[in-house]
Amino acid sequence: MVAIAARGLTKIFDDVVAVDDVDLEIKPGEFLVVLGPTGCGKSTLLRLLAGFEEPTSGTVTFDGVPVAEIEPRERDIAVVFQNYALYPHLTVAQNIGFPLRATAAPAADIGARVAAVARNVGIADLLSRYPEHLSGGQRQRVAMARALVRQPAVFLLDEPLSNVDAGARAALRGEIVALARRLAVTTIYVTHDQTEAMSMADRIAVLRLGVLQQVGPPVDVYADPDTLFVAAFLGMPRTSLLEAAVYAQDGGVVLDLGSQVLELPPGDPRTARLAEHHTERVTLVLRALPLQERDMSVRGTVCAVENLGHELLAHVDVGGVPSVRLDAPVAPSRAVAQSTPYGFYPAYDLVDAPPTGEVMVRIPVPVQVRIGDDLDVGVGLTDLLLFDRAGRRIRFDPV
Ligand SMILES: Nc1ncnc2c1ncn2[C@@H]1O[C@H](COP(=O)(O)OP(=O)(O)OP(=O)(O)O)[C@@H](O)[C@H]1O
Repeated sequence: MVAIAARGLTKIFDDVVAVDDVDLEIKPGEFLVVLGPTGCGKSTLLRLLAGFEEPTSGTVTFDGVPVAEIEPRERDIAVVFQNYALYPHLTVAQNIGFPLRATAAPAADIGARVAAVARNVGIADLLSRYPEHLSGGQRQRVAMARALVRQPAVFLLDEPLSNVDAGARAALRGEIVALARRLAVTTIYVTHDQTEAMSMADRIAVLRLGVLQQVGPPVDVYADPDTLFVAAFLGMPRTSLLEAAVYAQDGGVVLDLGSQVLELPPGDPRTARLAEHHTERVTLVLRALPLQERDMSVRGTVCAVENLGHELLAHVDVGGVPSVRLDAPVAPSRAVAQSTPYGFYPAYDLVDAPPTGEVMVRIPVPVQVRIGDDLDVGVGLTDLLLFDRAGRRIRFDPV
């Protein structure tokens, strides 16, 4: 087990800053998932952490020793990429044993180690097959077995399940985690898939445009996002992002959504803290809400219903202004009903299609809702995640 640490890690390719001043510590035996959209620098970060790529600036250490000072073969790293390449003319057993051929290990030892690792990844009965007779999931297991047969101290996986079908992917997720634990290997797993990240990681590191946004246990990062990007990216069921303006008056605060307002309870210390943001434009993020009674509520009309089996997810159009998508050009052109007494001032022109600011509501079965139903959805103060114009969290919880 190895502790890996990055300090000020930066990689610039020509004019692209692929990794931007990343500080990150991975504990011995930890399962860390690097999560982010395509092109955000995940693979580059992984290659830098492994010492495969030289940083433009910054350092990487393994147990305190700069990785550049460790001979590549002594780094004890196993890697599995998305495009695993098995040797087509070798059997599964020969593919797995391949990395041991270069060592002086006796044939019997190699056979025993191949059999043991094949059992570990669930392919003991496939050892005499050739790769062309394997499914995508089975091939990926062989690639993992081949990587792990040397009993590495560090295990790096770059989108290993992208080419595997959905059913096998779910099974392999759990098995990879179990395997990494059993082998007590420090593991860094790169993906753009939030379900993989949430279900596999001890900690998630969210990356955007090469900049590390937040690092923490999946539950914490989901529930307590530091940036609008993290809140929006970890959105399952879909996260609602709505434009709002803060108005303080008479000891209370209203959050003006344009078509309606949320009146925050006066006297609550959180309301008082939010009053400091009087007149600011903010983004209100709401995770899918249960149908609940609360001090505040948003009204809207059900415009779509997704049946998830164990519950329904109702899309409720609250007439709000959807916030600009983070990956879209910053030129929103949505209209909004200016019907509140607080003078919501959208910075948008009124030419384009009407707004469809939606809130997601979780409806337990067998309660039924239909498109066109009007709903009053309770919102608690703790449901409100607010972000400033730069996408930074506005924290107003009591300290
Ligand atoms: N060798 C290179 N030369 C020039 N630019 C590069 C090189 N490698 C990566 N980049 C650029 O650096 C940025 C980050 O790339 P990287 O492959 O690390 O992202 P990623 O998050 O792994 O993407 P994906 O999920 O699509 O694999 C991209 O803009 C990419 O075009």
